[in-house]
Amino acid sequence: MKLIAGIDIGNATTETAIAKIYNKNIEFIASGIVKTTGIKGTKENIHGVFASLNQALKKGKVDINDLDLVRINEAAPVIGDVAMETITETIITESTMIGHNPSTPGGVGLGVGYTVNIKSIKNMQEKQPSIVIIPRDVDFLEASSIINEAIENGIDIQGAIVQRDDGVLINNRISKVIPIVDEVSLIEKVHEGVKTAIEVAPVGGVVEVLSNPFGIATEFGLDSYETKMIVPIARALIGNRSAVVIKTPKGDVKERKIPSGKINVFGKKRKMNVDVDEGASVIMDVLRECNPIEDIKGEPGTNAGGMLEKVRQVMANLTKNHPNSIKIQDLLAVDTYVPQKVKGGLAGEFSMENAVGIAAMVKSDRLQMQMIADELEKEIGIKVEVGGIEADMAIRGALTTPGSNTPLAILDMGAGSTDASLISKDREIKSMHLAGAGNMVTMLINTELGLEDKDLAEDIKKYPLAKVESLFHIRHEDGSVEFFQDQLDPKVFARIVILKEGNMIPIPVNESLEKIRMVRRNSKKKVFVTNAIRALKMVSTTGNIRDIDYVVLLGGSALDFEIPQLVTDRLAQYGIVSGRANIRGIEGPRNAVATGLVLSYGEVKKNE
Ligand SMILES: Nc1ncnc2c1ncn2[C@@H]1O[C@H](COP(=O)(O)OP(=O)(O)OP(=O)(O)O)[C@@H](O)[C@H]1O
Ligand SMILES: [Mg+2]
Repeated sequence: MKLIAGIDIGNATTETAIAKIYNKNIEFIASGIVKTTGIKGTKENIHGVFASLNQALKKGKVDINDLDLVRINEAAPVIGDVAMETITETIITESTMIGHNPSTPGGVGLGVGYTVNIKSIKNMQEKQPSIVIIPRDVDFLEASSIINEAIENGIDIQGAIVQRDDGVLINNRISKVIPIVDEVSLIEKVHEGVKTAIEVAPVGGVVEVLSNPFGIATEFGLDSYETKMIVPIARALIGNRSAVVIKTPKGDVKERKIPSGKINVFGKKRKMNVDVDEGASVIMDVLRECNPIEDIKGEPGTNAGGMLEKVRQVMANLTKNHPNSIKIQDLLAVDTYVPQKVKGGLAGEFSMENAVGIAAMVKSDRLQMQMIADELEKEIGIKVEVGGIEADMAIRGALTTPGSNTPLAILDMGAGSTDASLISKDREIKSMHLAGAGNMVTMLINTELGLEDKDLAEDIKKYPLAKVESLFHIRHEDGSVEFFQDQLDPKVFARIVILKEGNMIPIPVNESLEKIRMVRRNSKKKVFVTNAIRALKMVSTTGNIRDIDYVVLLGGSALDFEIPQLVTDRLAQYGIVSGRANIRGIEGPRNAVATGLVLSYGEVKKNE
């Protein structure tokens, strides 16, 4: 009899499986799981390995000295701190087109007209549709009486832009319901006589006309070129309750491209360059054309270059290797948005600038893993060896899922990488290891919502949302309502909250539930659906993923409440049946690699 431990050092977690192997039987005794210490593939991992192993030993009531062998995975780290590269910048010069989202706008509806200062309304010559500008020195009482008088005199008042926070107060005192946007701090920059549209959605709603470039185009009679120019504005208004768009003389709002440099992809057969500001899909096309990839470099002296070379440098320092010997094997580029303050804005507006997020993966280095194995062996006094690569191990583990059989494909959706592997009927295995997984989703949520709080972003990723509508009831994101016997904490009242393990965690940003949910789901799609398709194509014997029948989903991200659904829906379009694994009938989608590390040892022995 032999006692074997398989240990999978992941970017996020270190998992252990311990089994007894006797005759031809493999009997699993216990598992362990702890957070990975240090960057995957470096000596810092040893503490985590030790803790994970100890946890399993304790659970299985096994003494460490009874172990015959420890097998660890051949790990390829994905630098977790994925870089962002902003590639556009919106600049507003002089008078403006603005998007603005005060917390308490007044009135409701869409109004379109020409701006007029409230002080000059009486002297207006033409009776054209008007948007009233109300500066700070006109208080709400005076403002509402002037507006009422103007309405009586037959002036078509379409809306108001207010400098103070008086939107609701004015709305309550005027005879006609118009949209009112307040808290426009730099109101003096709004010129008179310019065409302006204001939209205020009903409570709980979001603007619909001004968040749509064609909606703006309709109101202002824009041509197709002008419509293209206002796309960043429309996008910045998505999910807002209110908005103002002011027509400006041509060229006032600019979207400037920031040159961010080139990425050089060195394939085994081809070498290609791509500009980062061409966006994610072009970058990914180039990557695919260069497959198999030997190394990826960034243009020196540019942002893109710095981003990739930093990854190389970090890995070189940690492994005490020369940077030239560190090869970047894959990257996932994703189009994303970053909220950035608009230069020259009127009310501190933010615009969502285009950006590209990149996760880069370093080639696994058997020598490096051997060093970790040796070190561990010294520390615990048990033989430690490097087992196979993760995806190969994972598929062996996946086959312990009740009801599974060969041929089979897996997708291991971890923190740093998405791995795929395909095992044929005669048990031939083909595997693929790709950059980008759970960590990248968290990063996208963090930046797109401007949270600057990774833990909060991680919670937004993992748990559903709700809106606290009263002190006794909440509305879940699917629209259902839940009532409570006891009063809720007033701190969460009227807030968007994360429902985490029985607690309500308020999200401290001024975004609608719809927007947060959209960012969350899109981030998951951009990473996992993209990578699922990419990885399965690569392992499919024909290069066509339709030839795969079954896919089993593994890894921590397969525990997510919607990622498996998003991936499954997409794979169904290719006629693939997929579902979550249940390793050894008890572990769910976890522990596949650790289990496979034990099984692959068993395999060799059985064949001997
Ligand atoms: N309940 C959950 N819901 C959603 N995501 C989850 C859940 N639990 C863990 N995750 C995510 O799963 C990921 C970790 O998965 P896993 O432990 O399989 O990765 P890993 O093996 O350490 O990483 P890799 O395989 O990339 O080296 C993290 O991104 C984490 O946010
Ligand atoms: Mg893993």
